[in-house]
Amino acid sequence: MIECLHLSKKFGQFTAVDDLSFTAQKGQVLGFLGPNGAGKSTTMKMITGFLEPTSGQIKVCGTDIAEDPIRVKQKIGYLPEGAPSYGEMEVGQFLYFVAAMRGIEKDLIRAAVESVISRVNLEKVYYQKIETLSKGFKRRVGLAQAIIHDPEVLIMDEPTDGLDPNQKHQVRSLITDMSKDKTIILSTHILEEVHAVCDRAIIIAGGQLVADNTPAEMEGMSRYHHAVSFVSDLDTELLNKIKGMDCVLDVTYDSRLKETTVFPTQGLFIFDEISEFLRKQSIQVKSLKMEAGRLDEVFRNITQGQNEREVVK
Ligand SMILES: Nc1ncnc2c1ncn2[C@@H]1O[C@H](COP(=O)(O)OP(=O)(O)OP(=O)(O)O)[C@@H](O)[C@H]1O
Repeated sequence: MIECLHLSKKFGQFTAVDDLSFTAQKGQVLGFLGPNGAGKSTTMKMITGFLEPTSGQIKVCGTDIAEDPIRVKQKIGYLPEGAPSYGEMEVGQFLYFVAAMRGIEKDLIRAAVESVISRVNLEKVYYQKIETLSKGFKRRVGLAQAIIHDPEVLIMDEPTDGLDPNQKHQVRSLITDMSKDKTIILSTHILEEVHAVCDRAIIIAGGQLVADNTPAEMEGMSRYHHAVSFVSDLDTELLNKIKGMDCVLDVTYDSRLKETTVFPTQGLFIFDEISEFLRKQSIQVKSLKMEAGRLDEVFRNITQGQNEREVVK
């Protein structure tokens, strides 16, 4: 478990993190969302002991980092932004080195390295110098060093940044597998990632906490929550007929995608009415679906109103 209480970080006069309080539970993946410069990396650096907070308290698995930083660091695996490492070392060599530094017993080191190499798919580059690797492979080496000692707590700054879609999928599955017995915090700009791996997400803007919800709750705040969309050639007359239905608040039509979105009057489920209407009018449609909500729209709404910094709960 990670507890952050009234955490602040100033760089000179500039406040990068401003009175941030939140808890991450064991067995949970907590996502950090926020615009560039919001304070996500700075918060992660404070939790992992790389930066000292200006004020506030951080407890990791019950230990206050200010009182026993070494004990806290032993419990944490950290994938920093950009995954820095020793470029002149070969991948295998580097992981043996990290395993030793992490205090893994000598006769268990080989098994630990082999296991992490296979989990993160690094077999092909085992003898390659890290500085010669592609961005995606460098990121995977960073992930390998973060999990090699099977830490209780895992902090990852944009873990899938630079990975191709297959690798993204694989790393997300790995994170989900590991989450059962760990506390995991990750930052991401990819909103589909929040849906795919996070149990909860906090949005940080201007160093402050502006939302703390499950992905489903966040989707529930979207204008698209329970909207019905479909692809079809609709003329204006039909669009106006749909707009005129009592259960309908608004209708939009994307002429490029030929996609109509029908927004319900507050709180209503309109899927059955809309599909019945389309059937009666003999309108051929593709991809008829009820939307869960769009996280990108919620994210924009919450982070654009920088002056309104109330926590949405
Ligand atoms: N060592 C430092 N000295 C001065 N300012 C800093 C320092 N580190 C970070 N900052 C500033 O603090 C703010 C928060 O930075 P941080 O890297 O935490 O943001 P972020 O949310 O991780 O952004 P991104 O999504 O772009 O990675 C930024 O304005 C950044 O320029």
